[in-house]
Amino acid sequence: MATTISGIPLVALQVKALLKKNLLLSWRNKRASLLQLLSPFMFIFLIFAIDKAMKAKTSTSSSYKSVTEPPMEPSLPITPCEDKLFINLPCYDFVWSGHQSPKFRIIVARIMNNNPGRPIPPSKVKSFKDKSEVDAWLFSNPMRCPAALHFIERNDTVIGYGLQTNSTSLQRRGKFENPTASFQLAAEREIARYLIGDAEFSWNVFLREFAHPSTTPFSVVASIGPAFFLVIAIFNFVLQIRSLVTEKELKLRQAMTMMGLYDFAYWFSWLIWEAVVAILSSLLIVLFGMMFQFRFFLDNSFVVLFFFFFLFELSMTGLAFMISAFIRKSSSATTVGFYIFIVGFVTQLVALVGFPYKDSFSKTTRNLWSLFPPNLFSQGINVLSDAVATSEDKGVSWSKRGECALNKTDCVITIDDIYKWLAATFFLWFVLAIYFDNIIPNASGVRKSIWYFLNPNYWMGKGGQKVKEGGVCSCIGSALCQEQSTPDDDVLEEENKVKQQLTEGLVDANIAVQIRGLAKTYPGTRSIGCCFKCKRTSPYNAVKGLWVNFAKDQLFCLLGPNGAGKTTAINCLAGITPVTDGDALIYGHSIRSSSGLSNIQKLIGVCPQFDILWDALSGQEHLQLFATIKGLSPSSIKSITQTSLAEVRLTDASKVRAGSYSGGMKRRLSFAIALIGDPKLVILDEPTTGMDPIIRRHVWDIIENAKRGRAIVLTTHSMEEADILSDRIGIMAKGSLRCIGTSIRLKSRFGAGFIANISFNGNNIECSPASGDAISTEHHEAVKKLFKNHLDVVPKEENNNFLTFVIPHDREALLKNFFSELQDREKEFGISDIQLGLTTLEEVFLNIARQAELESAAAEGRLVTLTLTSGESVQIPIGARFVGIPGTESAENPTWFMVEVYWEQDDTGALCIASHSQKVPIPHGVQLSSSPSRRHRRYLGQSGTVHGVVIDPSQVSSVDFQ
Ligand SMILES: Nc1ncnc2c1ncn2[C@@H]1O[C@H](COP(=O)(O)OP(=O)(O)OP(=O)(O)O)[C@@H](O)[C@H]1O
Repeated sequence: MATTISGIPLVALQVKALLKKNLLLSWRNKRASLLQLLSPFMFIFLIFAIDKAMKAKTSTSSSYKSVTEPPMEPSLPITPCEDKLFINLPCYDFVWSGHQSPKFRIIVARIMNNNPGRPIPPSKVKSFKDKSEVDAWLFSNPMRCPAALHFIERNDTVIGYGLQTNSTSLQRRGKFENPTASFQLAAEREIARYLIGDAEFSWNVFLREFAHPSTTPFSVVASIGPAFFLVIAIFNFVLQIRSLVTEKELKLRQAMTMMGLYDFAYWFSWLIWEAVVAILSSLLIVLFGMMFQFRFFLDNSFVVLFFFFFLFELSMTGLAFMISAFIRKSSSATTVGFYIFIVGFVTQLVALVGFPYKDSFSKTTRNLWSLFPPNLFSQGINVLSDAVATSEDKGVSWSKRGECALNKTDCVITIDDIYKWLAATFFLWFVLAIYFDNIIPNASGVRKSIWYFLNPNYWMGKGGQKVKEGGVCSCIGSALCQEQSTPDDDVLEEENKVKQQLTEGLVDANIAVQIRGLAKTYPGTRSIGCCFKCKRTSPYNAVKGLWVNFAKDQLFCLLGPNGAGKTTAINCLAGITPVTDGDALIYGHSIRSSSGLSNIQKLIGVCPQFDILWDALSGQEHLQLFATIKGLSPSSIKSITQTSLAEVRLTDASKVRAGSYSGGMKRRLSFAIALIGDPKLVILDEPTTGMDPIIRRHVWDIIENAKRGRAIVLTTHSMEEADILSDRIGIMAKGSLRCIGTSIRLKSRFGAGFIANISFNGNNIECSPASGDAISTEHHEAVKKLFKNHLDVVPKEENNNFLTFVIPHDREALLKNFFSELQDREKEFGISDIQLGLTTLEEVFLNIARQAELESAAAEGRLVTLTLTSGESVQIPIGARFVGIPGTESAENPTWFMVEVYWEQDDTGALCIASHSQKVPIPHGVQLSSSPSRRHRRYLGQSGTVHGVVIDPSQVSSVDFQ
């Protein structure tokens, strides 16, 4: 056996192997990984594009520039009305009133001709008589001109004017236009020139803005950055949840735990992995931000920014771990991510207006608000944006991370506080993730008590911490009373042997597994379904007290129909499912204690019923991972995996991903995983399902060889497999062991008897086909007659070449003489071969399953209608063999008639009536529960149906029917 490693070195190796697995899975899933890595670039580029668009829009504005010597703006012209966005076409540059006055017409003509840069054509100006006419026109022609001028002559030297404009300041091609100034300047200029009588009089008015420092530009990073950075974090968040839940959903984590994976190694490996992803992502965000020349990224310290983004992503990782404990399906990860984004986005909008990081809000509100990482993140972005708001602000440096910005008098949280909060929330969510992971039922419905962490043994890694089943809030009902089955003598003997060893404290060195009254009841659950209806399921006794020993160097085969409880029993042994009652010792370790279980995990190898594999990992990588988890020394792993792969004939496909393996190849890989690390107990749950006959025989050889030095427990539905491989067989049905023993013993005890196959050499007869047929029919009849006369049996199967007879055990004494006589007369009957053997294991299986079904039906009292060949219908309990028919008494037969009912199982295993015997009078002496004549009416059902009376089989014999 290869040397094994344990303790802290094993934990370290397990962490390393799991990290390698994560790396391989990410590498194989390149598209998602690349998208994850490039998401910072994509979103920062988007922010950059939005920033550029915003800047282009405001590029002509001097607001965002420092203006020390403001230039003089020349007189403003009257602009074409079409340029104004609000104007409806056709439009006028202006309208005016007072057109009866020649003076005013001259002034208006000059306004039009002297308009700086553009004389205004007459078609773009409309004149009216007076103000009220203009108002009437404006009213009926809305938005057709930007201004109206009204001239009044006070006296010869005074001309007044009135101006109507839309006073809204409107943006036009990036410039802000004062709608009043251009008309005011034009009117005053031309009135003045007219009054002084000099049409060329110089009239220059210049406008200058105030000298001012640049105002805070619209910060794209501060306004839309939080939402975009949240999207990057949500990207990672969804992938994290998906990876964790996939391993849970596909039972991969359970498989690793069964192989001895430490919980600590599992969580620690994921934590390291996600921390590395967060480091990369944060670095890329800051670097891309700097690359796109955002002041937010250039002026704030690189280290400050990196830690800020890193701690935020780490905190989101903690939240993702916590949420994954509640999710069962990996497909839900995207939906959850979407909801978290929506919530985060809305709370960020709220945070933009300052909530709740102001003195006016209570500290409790702030603390509660800060538990959700996007809220803290959004506030952090605000603080860092404020630190670069004006050109004078120099950003946050590492040494000043604990200080508020100078101009921020209402600052209640610094970047340093945000770091502390993000780190604290990460720990909080991570601890809660581990806690919920323990108390929420796993893929097998197993969970720990909600107070498990109060148990000192949990922290010391000792036994004693019991696991529970069912949902945390579900009510666990009491188990149903166990239905009684008639135990077989061999089963009883095995049970007594185990009980005796238990009471006497005997330790048999040859026993690998001792099962002591193992029982498993799946708890009934109560849950709220659609329309608040309470849905209940009853508790189910899947295994009802097994007492059995599995010897070393032997293979014990557990057979049984679907739902018999085989998988449940072996899951209990493997520690996947907790037992309800009883116990089992595996090489002396109890499956009921956690320290026992952790020892057992080192001793067993399990090939589960369904393949538990990563699609993206190859066969070789699977074996290497599980070998490391098992604690094999790294130096031996390579050779061990190669030998294992060669053993299951997967060497050629060792580097191919398991996702592209055929069903049979996956089974072989699962089988190889079960045998890795030389386990002392190998549990194989239907290991050869889906394998072709050649490979199956090869795997049988491996199993046969693997028996040496270990015990093997096998469940299978292949009787041939069980027959060939088993040293002992136990057949389970309805949760109980119905029979136990070697294949031969089971066949002789539970089979129908012996099978005789008689082959004829009819084809060798040298005569015409017609006469050959006649002779062979003659021989067949003669042989059939001989069997009937001597053994009282008729053929079960027959054709031209052979006859098959089933001979009951009670005729065993007659066999020797009969077959020697048959052999002597071989030539006479044209017999070419005589074969005599025990009935098949399949027949034993079917008998046991039928018997179990009968007992169960009888216990449940289910009824079925028996339609007699004479036409009468009687209701009889399912499984009843002898049935008396009420109402059939007569003068000659004062008792009733009775029939023997023959039962068979349909395709689903349910019992149905095959046929029934002829009607015979109930023999004298058979006790019926009531007198037929007097109580006949009792057996009539409400609808007139007759209920048959079951007769105790011990009072009747088949002779009564002859
Ligand atoms: N988690 C569970 N909760 C409730 N009932 C369960 C659970 N798992 C199994 N059962 C029930 O327990 C019974 C035994 O199931 P089990 O899987 O052990 O049967 P099996 O003999 O292995 O069948 P198969 O041959 O089909 O694999 C079945 O009736 C099954 O429905």
